[in-house]
Amino acid sequence: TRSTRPQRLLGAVQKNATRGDPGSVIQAIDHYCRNKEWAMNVGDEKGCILDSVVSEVNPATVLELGTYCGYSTVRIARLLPPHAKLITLEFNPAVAAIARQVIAWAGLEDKVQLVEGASGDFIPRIKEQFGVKTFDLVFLDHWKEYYLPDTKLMEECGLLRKGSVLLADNVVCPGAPDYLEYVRSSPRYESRYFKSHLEYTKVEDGLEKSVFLG
Ligand SMILES: O=c1[nH]cnc2c(O)cc(-c3ccc(F)cc3)cc12
Ligand SMILES: [Mg+2]
Repeated sequence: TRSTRPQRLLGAVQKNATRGDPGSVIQAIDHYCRNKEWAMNVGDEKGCILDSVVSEVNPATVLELGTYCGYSTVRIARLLPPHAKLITLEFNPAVAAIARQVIAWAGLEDKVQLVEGASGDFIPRIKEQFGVKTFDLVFLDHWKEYYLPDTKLMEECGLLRKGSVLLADNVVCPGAPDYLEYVRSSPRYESRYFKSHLEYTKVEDGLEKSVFLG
């Protein structure tokens, strides 16, 4: 039976990237998706914005909603300080299995905890199951319909503290209008739009960075 897109993306990593070298894993995925087959990684252009936000926040605890093949997981984890922890959540088990191998190829498995499940079920359990009090940085990159409900759930579960940073991908394409309206109008957030392009294309997209004010 025909391979899946994530399987082919993993193949490109194993063929073209060096084990233990996160930069080469990122490069291999971007080259494959730009030249062979598009895939919904945050990509190199928005990835540089992600890198700058991660470096600025220098987080000890990171939550990523939506692992996909682990491209942004590797981008984030490669920049984390030694004892920092990244928890990444993926709904699709087959895709999670690919992401585990991509993260391992980059040599970053010690910094990353990949959890399979639905965000609505998982978020209320994080404190007790993962011993995390609050997140310094949350990267929302799962499904646009869940950005807003999951943000409200994180607030309710006390997972955000004064200064926690939410960074949301795809706020223009595919778009998360209700989420944008919320973080831009709420007095509890200081929000800013980083204009960019949909990964590997000329279509507009961008990242919304929102600081929780407590
Ligand atoms: O569903 C998505 N989750 C996370 N990130 C995405 C992402 O970066 C891009 C897209 C996407 C954008 C345009 C299109 F024509 C088809 C899919 C979807 C997701
Ligand atoms: Mg995305």
